Amino acid sequence: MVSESLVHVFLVSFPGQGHVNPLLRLGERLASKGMLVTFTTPESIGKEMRKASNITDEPVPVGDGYIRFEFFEDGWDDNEPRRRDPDQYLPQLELIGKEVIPRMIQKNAEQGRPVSCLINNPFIPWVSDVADSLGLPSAMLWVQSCACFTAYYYYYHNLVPFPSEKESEIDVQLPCIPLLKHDEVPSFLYPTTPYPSLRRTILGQYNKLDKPFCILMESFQELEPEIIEYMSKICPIKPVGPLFMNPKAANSAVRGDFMKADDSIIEWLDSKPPSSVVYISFGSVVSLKQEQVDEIAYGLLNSGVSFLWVMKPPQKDAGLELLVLPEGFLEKVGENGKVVQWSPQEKVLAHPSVACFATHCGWNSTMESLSSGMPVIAFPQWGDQVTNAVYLVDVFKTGIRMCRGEAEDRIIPREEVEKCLFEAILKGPQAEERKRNALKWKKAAEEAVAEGGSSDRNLQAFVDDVKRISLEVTDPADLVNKSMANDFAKLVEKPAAAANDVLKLVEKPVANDIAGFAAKGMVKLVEV
Ligand SMILES: O=c1ccn([C@@H]2O[C@H](COP(=O)(O)OP(=O)(O)O[C@H]3O[C@H](CO)[C@@H](O)[C@H](O)[C@H]3O)[C@@H](O)[C@H]2O)c(=O)[nH]1
Repeated sequence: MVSESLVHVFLVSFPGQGHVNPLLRLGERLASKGMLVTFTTPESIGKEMRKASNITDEPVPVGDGYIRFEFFEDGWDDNEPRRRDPDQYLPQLELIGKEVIPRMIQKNAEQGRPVSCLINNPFIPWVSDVADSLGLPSAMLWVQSCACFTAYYYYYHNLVPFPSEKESEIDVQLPCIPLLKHDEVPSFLYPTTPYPSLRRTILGQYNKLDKPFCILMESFQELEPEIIEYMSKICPIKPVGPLFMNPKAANSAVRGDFMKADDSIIEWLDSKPPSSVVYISFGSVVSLKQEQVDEIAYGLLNSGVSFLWVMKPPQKDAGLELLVLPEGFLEKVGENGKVVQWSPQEKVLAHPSVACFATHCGWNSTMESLSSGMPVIAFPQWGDQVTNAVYLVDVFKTGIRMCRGEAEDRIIPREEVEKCLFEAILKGPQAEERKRNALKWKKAAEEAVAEGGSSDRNLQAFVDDVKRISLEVTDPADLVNKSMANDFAKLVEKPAAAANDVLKLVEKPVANDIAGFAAKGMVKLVEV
């Protein structure tokens, strides 16, 4: 039974695995600090999460708090092949979300779970408008690096020159960040990007950056010290990562996978010698070209290196062909390799048989590799991954490069794949140095999230802020100025009036406050 006295935060996630994972992990961390957390995302994903991750309607106890799930219909046909076009899907999600989320919050208040704060991740910045309209505070979880946050910020505000159609190959100098070559800034900012809608979507968040009272970040102070310090003077940033390391709920079963992982993976890894397997995974979105799959397959065969390869089937709505392995590949590989559709990545990265992670450098995978002390082969495809690869190789010094810049439009030949695999797996001074660096980051990450560490302090400060704000608003008169308070007093004398009529009686800011009080269960608007 969830205690009614727990402060309740409401998390709204964009429906992508790379977004759901960090926000859900944040939810777990907040719950473990004694909060009630409701996690929501569209039902299309909810369906998959329920199936793959055993999510039910029951609140899950985590540490001193609870996490629970509510999903909502986004009004989009499940089999609609246009989902991947953000230009069409995102406005639809905003339209529906702006209607549905306030109703969900209202219902929670009516059921004795008034909400104190809304938190969203990128691509759905309108959540802070919803919070505003309900008189609630909001925060945002930035799910990429602080370096990428800065690159987008500087681009959005036009603060330094970026590659343009006129000057497509200029280097970009951002404060506290190594000089980035034209193809090392997040690739959605390239003038030639085939994804201008993703650029618009990401930059859309910057349009509303003044709204959240806090920008939580999936990074940690010791990982990006200078740039975090620099940007903290401009924006209310609080790095709280790595979020998947939760010292207070180490065995928590809350996962948000959209696909069930293959059960036999860990057993297979157990059968391998220590540090002998290369783990290959390109996250949840990237779909390689068939030619690239062939080159990787032959690179693996020719190298004879042991491997675990995640070949995720393309999203059913992406309109992409199913990728296939070369004929006879699995037979030739035998027990030396395993190909799966989805893996329990955190467990794989922590397994002693795994020597190296060939990754597309998505930020979650990057953080997971660093926090697991795992060296990498960087094979970035697009977006922030190209910048993350620079950091993994040149700054964090845990990686070697399969390619630089965006690999999406190139095919890396099998010889190059084979060379990288050897370089990564062979024991030599450079491989040992990468492993040492990776272990150094693991230790730093553990310290950051341990009680009293930098991320733990930031998270605790956030929890305290939310609790303080929620206490402040228990008396409505504290929030409104005198005249608003008078209006408010008049309204509660008319409890039977239709909610809409009541709201029409007052100025908009007051109406917003009233709606906010109602959402928190402090007043009841009655429909007649
Ligand atoms: O077999 C697998 C493969 C992946 N994962 C998990 O899925 C997540 C994947 O996230 P990420 O590594 O960030 O890759 P993407 O799914 O590609 O993430 C998208 O979102 C990220 C956050 O915005 C961006 O950094 C990436 O570039 C973007 O592609 C991670 O938590 C992995 O642990 C598994 O659990 N099992």
